[in-house]
Amino acid sequence: MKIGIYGGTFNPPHLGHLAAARTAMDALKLDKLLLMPAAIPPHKVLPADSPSKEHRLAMVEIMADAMNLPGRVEVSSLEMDREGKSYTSDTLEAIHKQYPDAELWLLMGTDMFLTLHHWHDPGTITRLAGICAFGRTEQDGEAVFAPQREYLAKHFGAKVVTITLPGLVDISSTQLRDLLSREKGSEYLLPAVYGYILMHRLYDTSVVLKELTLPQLRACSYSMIRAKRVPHVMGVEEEAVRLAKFWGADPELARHAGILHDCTKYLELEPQLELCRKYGIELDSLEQKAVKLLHSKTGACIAKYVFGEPEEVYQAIFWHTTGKANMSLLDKILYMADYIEPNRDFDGVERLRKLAYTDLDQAMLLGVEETIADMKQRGVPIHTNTQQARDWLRRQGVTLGD
Ligand SMILES: Nc1ncnc2c1ncn2[C@@H]1O[C@H](COP(=O)(O)OP(=O)(O)OP(=O)(O)O)[C@@H](O)[C@H]1O
Ligand SMILES: O=C(O)c1ccc[n+]([C@@H]2O[C@H](COP(=O)([O-])O)[C@@H](O)[C@H]2O)c1
Repeated sequence: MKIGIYGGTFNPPHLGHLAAARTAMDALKLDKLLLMPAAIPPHKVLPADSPSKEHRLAMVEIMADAMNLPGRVEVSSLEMDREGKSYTSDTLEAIHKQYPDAELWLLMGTDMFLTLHHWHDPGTITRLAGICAFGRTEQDGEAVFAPQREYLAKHFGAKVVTITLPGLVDISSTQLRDLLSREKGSEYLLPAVYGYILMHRLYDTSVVLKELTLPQLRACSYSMIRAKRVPHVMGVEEEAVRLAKFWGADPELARHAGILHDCTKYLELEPQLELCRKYGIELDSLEQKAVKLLHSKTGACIAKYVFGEPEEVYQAIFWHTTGKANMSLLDKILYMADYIEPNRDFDGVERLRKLAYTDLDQAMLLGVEETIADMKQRGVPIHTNTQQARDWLRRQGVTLGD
């Protein structure tokens, strides 16, 4: 098994780190990549107001999630959990102990590669791992790498490969911290990492969460969910805006509801219940145990109380999972957008899509009926609000005509 170890301070992790991780994964044909945030980097002092190591770890976790290779890309807290300076030789010894038969590769950019012989115990490092070096700028060519490769081979018998990053990202975390403190730099970050930074006010960012631009609002929303859900959220935003324009609702309210509708989707039951207590949401007995029913309520609260969204957006998000009687136009639009957004693919989706743009109430009734039928078939209890949504639509004279 081939394991890559990519250590860094990751303060914060940026697109340069991501490009390096992705390229090394392919170039070395790694079975596993361990992203290793350093607790105390041995060779530099962290700026005094640096985020906690927990924040750095959380941001690296967002980066790992974005690589979308579950089981192959992992974040290791080995150095975070160890006391004292985060010497790479100690880390490699621990990994070698855990995987005695694995071939280890240590990944590093030019700056680190050129100083490797000054690190603590370079003999152990080069004995336990091959070195995979990559350039950080256009200037980092063979002329820079070759003398160091020869030096390390001669003095330590080091095995070195150099790889070229196809899309160089000429940025450092130091430059980025400076940009962020001046409300710039988001283009060098994964949106979800940028959102995390804004939400936790890291690096002297001080945006008011109730006055975010759309890219900032999206970034915050994406920072709270898994990367694999982002295309769905983008699809709901797009579909909600289209439906709103078509049916004469406010497209910007629909957009905001779409962006935020699933923002608490990945919270476990207990934090969901805690948010409900915090915002005074009363739950019936089914909701108290059905985590799937809670994210719409807690998501609505986050939209309203954290991001300052108006009541209409709160209501639309609140009811987007179960529906209810007396739904507003915006409530219906979010419910349907969630059902038919372009990434959805299930039997009957085309019929629903067509209906959503010919008769919104019929589309609602069909959606609700199908949800009820599906839940019955799977033996899942149906929430009374969903039954009430169906009964209310029928009372309005809505029929499916077959
Ligand atoms: N833009 C980049 N492209 C490729 N590799 C990078 C880039 N930035 C950093 N690296 C490499 O990633 C590893 C971790 O770097 P680190 O987390 O210290 O980032 P940094 O941007 O160099 O941070 P700082 O500016 O705080 O020193 C190092 O091996 C470094 O050489
Ligand atoms: O072990 C050492 O002496 C040593 C010296 C310099 C750097 N490192 C490691 O190299 C990695 C990259 O460092 P940095 O500063 O670019 O984040 C990080 O994992 C550091 O712990 C390790």
